[in-house]
Amino acid sequence: MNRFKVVVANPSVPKIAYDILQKHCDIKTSTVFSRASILQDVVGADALFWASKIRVDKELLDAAGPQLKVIGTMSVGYDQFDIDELKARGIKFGNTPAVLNNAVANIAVMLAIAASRRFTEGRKHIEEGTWINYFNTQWMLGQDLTGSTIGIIGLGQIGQAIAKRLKGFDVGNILYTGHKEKPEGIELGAKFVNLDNLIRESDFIFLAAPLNNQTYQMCNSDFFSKTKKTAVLVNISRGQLVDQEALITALKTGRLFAAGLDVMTPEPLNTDNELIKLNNVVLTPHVGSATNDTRNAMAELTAKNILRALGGAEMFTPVF
Ligand SMILES: O=C(O)C(=O)CO
Repeated sequence: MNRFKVVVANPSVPKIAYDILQKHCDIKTSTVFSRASILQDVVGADALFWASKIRVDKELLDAAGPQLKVIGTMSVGYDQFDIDELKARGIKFGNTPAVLNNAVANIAVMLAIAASRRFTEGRKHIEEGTWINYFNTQWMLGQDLTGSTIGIIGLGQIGQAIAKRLKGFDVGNILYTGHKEKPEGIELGAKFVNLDNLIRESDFIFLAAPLNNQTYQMCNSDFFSKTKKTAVLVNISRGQLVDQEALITALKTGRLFAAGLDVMTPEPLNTDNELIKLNNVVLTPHVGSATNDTRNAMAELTAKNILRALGGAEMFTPVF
């Protein structure tokens, strides 16, 4: 196999990726997270190892040059790529599904419980000395996961992993919506419903669909006008699935009980953002897949995908 030039567009990529790639590739690592700098780094690359929110579009692909034929993204989501441009140039493209299902599903369940049991508010009571010193049976009451109706928007691998976990909490019904009814839904005992029914009937709504033209800002004021007032929204997908102003209004006006968000807009969130001030919001800084094992597995899979494609074979997890 010839030696190839691979650009790793992030200096924090786990070592395992280098161990795999360097047998066959010369690696250039981008050390500056700016578009201007990455536009220079990619020049002449045969493959890109992407672990970045920087958009891969016509400008960046032109900067790389026509020899660029392989891109592996160390993520399951790939909304930062201009897919039509990649396809038009015959670039082989792969992502990292499956290996992050457990980590992301675990954080989804954590957010559901934390938001429904008023984690942020409780923590503030402790910090601010407002933890009342008598037994008020009505203080800090939350929503039960057990017996609740779960609505999963997007029953892909992560949505399924969430459903599996929730069954362990003895939830009531599991509803899901998406393009079509799925055999996996039947195996999970989940019911395929339309979006409207899911919104109206769910006690917990999990956003596990990818960001695309159909899902962009799907949770808007119309959406929140139909949710149960006791409902909890969990988002582990992308912040742009939610019209954040509409969400904030729903949370402030009691149209929604609480939200647990691993993703938001923008990322990083500005420190004066209203979401941070709300007691009924639990936030994590987009760390769904951030465990040692998961990030190593994502790095390994991305490196192997790239090598396979450079060698003319199909990637292990191709998008196309
Ligand atoms: O891999 C991704 O796309 C993620 O956002 C992981 O949380």
